[in-house]
Amino acid sequence: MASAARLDLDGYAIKPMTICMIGAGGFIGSHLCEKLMAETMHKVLAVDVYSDKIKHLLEPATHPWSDRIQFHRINIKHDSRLEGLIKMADLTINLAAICTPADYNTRPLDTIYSNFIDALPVVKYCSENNKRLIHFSTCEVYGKTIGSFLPKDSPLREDPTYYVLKEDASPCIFGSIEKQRWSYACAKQLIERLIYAEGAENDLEFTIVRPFNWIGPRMDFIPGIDGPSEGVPRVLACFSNNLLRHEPLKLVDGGQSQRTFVYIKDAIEAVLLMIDNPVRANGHIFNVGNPNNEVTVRQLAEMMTEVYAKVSGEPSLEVPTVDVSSKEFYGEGYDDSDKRIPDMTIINRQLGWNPKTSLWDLLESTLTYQHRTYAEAIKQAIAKPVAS
Ligand SMILES: NC(=O)c1ccc[n+]([C@@H]2O[C@H](COP(=O)([O-])OP(=O)(O)OC[C@H]3O[C@@H](n4cnc5c(N)ncnc54)[C@H](O)[C@@H]3O)[C@@H](O)[C@H]2O)c1
Ligand SMILES: O=c1ccn([C@@H]2O[C@H](COP(=O)(O)OP(=O)(O)O[C@H]3OC[C@](O)(CO)[C@H]3O)[C@@H](O)[C@H]2O)c(=O)[nH]1
Repeated sequence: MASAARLDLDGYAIKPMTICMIGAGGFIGSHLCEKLMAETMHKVLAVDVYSDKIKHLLEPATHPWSDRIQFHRINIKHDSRLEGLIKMADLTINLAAICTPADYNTRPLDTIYSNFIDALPVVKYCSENNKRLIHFSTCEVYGKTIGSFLPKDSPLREDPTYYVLKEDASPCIFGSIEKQRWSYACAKQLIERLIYAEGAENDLEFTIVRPFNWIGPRMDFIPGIDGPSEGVPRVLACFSNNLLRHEPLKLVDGGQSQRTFVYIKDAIEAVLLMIDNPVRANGHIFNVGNPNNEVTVRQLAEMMTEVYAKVSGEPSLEVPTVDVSSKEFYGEGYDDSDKRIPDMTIINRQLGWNPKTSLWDLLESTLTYQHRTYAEAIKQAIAKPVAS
């Protein structure tokens, strides 16, 4: 149970606050709500169009935190109640977005509207009502690394200056306009610039979070089970789906891109530090990732195959992966970030945060969850005769 006498990083008692959390029903939102209910006395006005991932927190009404979380089924695109909720809160956290790469090149208009236009009123209401804002951006605002443009045999490719991503120094490098993959990153970049400008010109108190591939339980959906059969979620759910169905994992363009993965529970610790330490967090952009967990997507597939065999007790496929072109998998206009290593200087200095969980350990707990949650449902779906 939460204690009322939690202290911030400077030793002051943290006063309970009301948080308007937009996108609270998603992957990150559900973990953040859980943390806030279990470990703090803060109150959450949870805004989303879906509530499945936080149902366990909302029901039954006998939870010790029941009077501290309220769900508001609101589409922020068109709902006049939003401003009232922001006014009632001390802090707004905006997580709402279309953020699955399969949408960026196939639904670029929805992607741009969701990540820029729909976020505008949130920024405006916070600025006009002098309310603090924590806005979720993305590591994708960095785009490609400088190193990726160097000749393949250049020794400079090994120099961190050309690939480590720094909030206050790295440029944002996107592909051409016809590479619609970058619609998301570009929309996120512009809303970051707008928030930064509101801070500079109108004293908006803001924090911008750039997550670097946070993964864990409840991420996205398993196609045909709790999401559309033809849907393409992010890589963790794609590979989980393949493993659950005993299919080879699909490696886009050979699985050569590199990512750093951080465990959702480590990352949520960072967000709680931002919430509880406004003086240290306001006015900053924070990379939140785990530079020690870097792999190629091929290595991720291999490790997930090994971990899944361990947690499920099922043997691995003889041929565990298959190559697929990005055009076939994502369609026209796809492009990719080559490498994403977060620089941790700013978050270390301001909040003293460091990620703890290794890739193996986070995959072990996540795939245990995936197997427990979905294996039986998949078995039944596969056994069901197809209607003629
Ligand atoms: N998970 C990651 O690793 C990651 C990485 C980079 C950036 N981000 C950013 O973090 C945020 C949250 O990501 P997530 O992984 O939890 O995604 P998610 O899709 O699980 O959550 C987003 C939530 O926002 C809600 N939402 C979207 N549009 C809405 C609208 N118009 N009205 C009300 N609710 C709406 C969705 O229903 C969903 O529940 C996003 O802004 C995303 O761009 C996440
Ligand atoms: O079946 C698959 C699915 C994907 N890939 C490749 O894996 C890489 C990572 O893909 P994914 O996790 O789906 O997304 P990205 O890392 O590219 O982008 C996300 O980063 C942060 C965020 O902003 C929000 O989560 C989002 O944009 C990639 O190289 C895919 O091609 C695969 O090989 N097989």
